[in-house]
Amino acid sequence: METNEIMEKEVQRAVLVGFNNTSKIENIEIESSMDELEELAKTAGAEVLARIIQNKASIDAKYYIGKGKVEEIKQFSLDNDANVVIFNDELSGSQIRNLEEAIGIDVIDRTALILDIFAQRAQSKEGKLQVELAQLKYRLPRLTGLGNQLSRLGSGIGTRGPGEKKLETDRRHILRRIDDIKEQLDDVKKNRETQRSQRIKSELPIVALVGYTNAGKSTLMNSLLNMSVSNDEKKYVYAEDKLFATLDVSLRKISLEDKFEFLLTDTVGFVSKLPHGLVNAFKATLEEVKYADLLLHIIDASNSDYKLQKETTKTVLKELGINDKKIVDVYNKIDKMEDIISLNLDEKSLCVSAKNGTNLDKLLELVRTELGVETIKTNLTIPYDKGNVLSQLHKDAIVISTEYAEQGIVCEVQIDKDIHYKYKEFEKK
Ligand SMILES: Nc1nc2c(ncn2[C@@H]2O[C@H](COP(=O)(O)OP(=O)(O)OP(=O)(O)O)[C@@H](O)[C@H]2O)c(=O)[nH]1
Ligand SMILES: [Mg+2]
Repeated sequence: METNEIMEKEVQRAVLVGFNNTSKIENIEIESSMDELEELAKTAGAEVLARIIQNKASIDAKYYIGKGKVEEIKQFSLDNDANVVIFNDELSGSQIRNLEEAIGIDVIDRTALILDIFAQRAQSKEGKLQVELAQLKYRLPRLTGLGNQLSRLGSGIGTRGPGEKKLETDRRHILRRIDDIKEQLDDVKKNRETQRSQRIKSELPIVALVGYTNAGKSTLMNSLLNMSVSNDEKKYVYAEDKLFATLDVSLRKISLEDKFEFLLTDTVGFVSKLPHGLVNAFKATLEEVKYADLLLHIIDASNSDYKLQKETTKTVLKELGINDKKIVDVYNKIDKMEDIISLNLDEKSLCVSAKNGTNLDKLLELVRTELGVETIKTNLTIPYDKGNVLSQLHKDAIVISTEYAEQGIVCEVQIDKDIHYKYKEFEKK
């Protein structure tokens, strides 16, 4: 109830503004980019009234867009009772101030919007600290520009810190707070390193789920947890039809019936033009990905912009310095698609439905192969007088089941390809 009331008060009527640089051959289509901005704006709780796009060969230093467009936005805002303008690019402090003065309502850029969503989503102490740090670093050089935003007393997009806290507005306080947060993050990091070294000792391979926001990473994690045979209580992760549903990295052990085990980590989703400060802030969290043995790149194949989203993820991974990892493309949500021919997949890629469980067995097989654990399942019949073979078999392979038959003990085993030859003679002809 209470959160709904807060949300209601904060519904902002937004005009989205995009800049289409006609001098560049853009690889990101402006319409796709605006679609994404609209999703982000809605996620932050705004109502989108219109999109206005400026086609221009160069950026205006004062307003970012041309004066004529500024007038158009002003008129539209007056006629339609808009109260916020959201730009698709990052603006400087003085551009924000000039625009706010000219248009007469709040102006926010894409970075502030994304940071705002992250601030609302952060759950863990570390996540909250990272987001606040990114927000303060964004604010610092813009303090003189954020005229309207500062006077809004912490309501509305761009002014909210993690947990509905109002962001600092005083330069000296901001600087002090930044130092304070960095110190706290250092402590968290030390803690994480201890945990990691314990994990490395456990020698289980690590598989990381990466991909665009809303692709279905967390849903896949939950489905794989469901296939896991561990007796521990299954700790499901939060999955929702929302951008940035996941902000905290979580790690779960997946144990399969044949004793194949690995650690699976779910990560924060990506989006194009992810603010740099934020990427930096999340580097520590995403370090988990750096230690992974295999990345599963989850792609929402049912999304018409899946190609752009796929490229975005690859770009962000590069920015994070992660480009030397084994990576497998996993096309998700195929239950929503009529055919998958249009996807034009290479042989290493796989189509799945995290929701319905389609092809998840194949996915696990692929994980096994990519991790270099090539095993085969076979039936062996060990004569009763070869007790030593049976005890050796228990060391070499995973014995799934045993049955006492006339000719001997029939064992269903999962065995590494490399040592399979040792037991050839016990296989049924
Ligand atoms: N139809 C269908 N929907 C799916 C499938 N997988 C996930 N979804 C839906 O897609 C939405 C997003 O799923 P999440 O698992 O939260 O996505 P995510 O990649 O973890 O997203 P972020 O945490 O925001 O990065 C949810 O509404 C899921 O129910 C699928 O295979 N088929
Ligand atoms: Mg998620």
